[in-house]
Amino acid sequence: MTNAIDIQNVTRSFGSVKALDDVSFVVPPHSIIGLLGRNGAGKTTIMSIIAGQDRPSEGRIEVLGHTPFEHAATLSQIIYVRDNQRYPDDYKLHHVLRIAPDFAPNWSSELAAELVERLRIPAKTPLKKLSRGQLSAIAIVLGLASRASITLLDEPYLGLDVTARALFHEVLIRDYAEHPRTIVLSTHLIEESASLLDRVVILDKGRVVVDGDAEQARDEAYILSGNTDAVAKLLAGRTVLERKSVGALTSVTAAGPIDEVLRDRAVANGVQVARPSLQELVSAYGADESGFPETKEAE
Ligand SMILES: Nc1ncnc2c1ncn2[C@@H]1O[C@H](COP(=O)(O)OP(=O)(O)OP(=O)(O)O)[C@@H](O)[C@H]1O
Repeated sequence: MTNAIDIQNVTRSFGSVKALDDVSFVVPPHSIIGLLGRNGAGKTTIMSIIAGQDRPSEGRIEVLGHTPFEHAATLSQIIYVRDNQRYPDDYKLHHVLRIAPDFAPNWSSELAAELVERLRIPAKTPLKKLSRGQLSAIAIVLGLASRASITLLDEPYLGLDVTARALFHEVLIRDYAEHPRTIVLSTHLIEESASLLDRVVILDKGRVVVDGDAEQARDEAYILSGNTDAVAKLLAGRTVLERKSVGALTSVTAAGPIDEVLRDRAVANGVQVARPSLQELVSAYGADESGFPETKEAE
């Protein structure tokens, strides 16, 4: 089966800023992919390009086999909900629910009604008076009830309370199982979302630093913790991503995967070896220490 999204060597420049720098990755159909990375990493920029709302400065993008920009048939299969969605001043909930099906051929009124009720979205308040979390809740209604083949959710959690976030996860998993589609989710709440994700793409400074299966991606780094000197000796010549020290103890995240020789040496030297969580992996690849090999000589 062809990929739902195919991005090859995409660069997007804004003046001298390269928001995306030679980005390539593919998204298989019927998968949930996490687009992760620090503020300014390029997540919204790539989502806008996938949604056909922006074009790459260089490179190629295909969504459902077509370049999305100005391709009406493809655009009708994409829903893109972002954190700063604007509505006309006099709009209330019913205005949004009335026009949404015009843009979403697979719109489910039942699912929309369920979400409106369970997310407790007020019907009579003008949208411009809603709280940050209530606006996010509307974005979630649009994102999920559209049942679009390509569903792009950019920071859907902003301001949402813990009950609403759990409800969003529950409904997303249930509805995705019944109506499989391709979902791209960008979020900073990584631990909370990790169980949803089949694949992850981690961006840093506009470049892809990790791309793969969500579980296997955790092998892209390893954490060594123990005596500072012992850790430094073990890591000589290896690429350190992030380092934390307290007194004589150091915890270092290094680019992986770890080899058996190093693992055995770590154990022999009383240094603990751990696999990073997805959140630790994103944090490490976004740390400014990234990419410098240790120079200290191994004994
Ligand atoms: N229209 C624009 N003009 C100039 N610079 C821009 C423009 N849009 C984005 N950028 C810059 O491109 C980079 C990537 O921005 P982007 O919004 O894609 O990041 P992000 O990963 O979505 O960040 P966040 O997690 O904070 O939402 C940033 O440095 C941003 O300042």
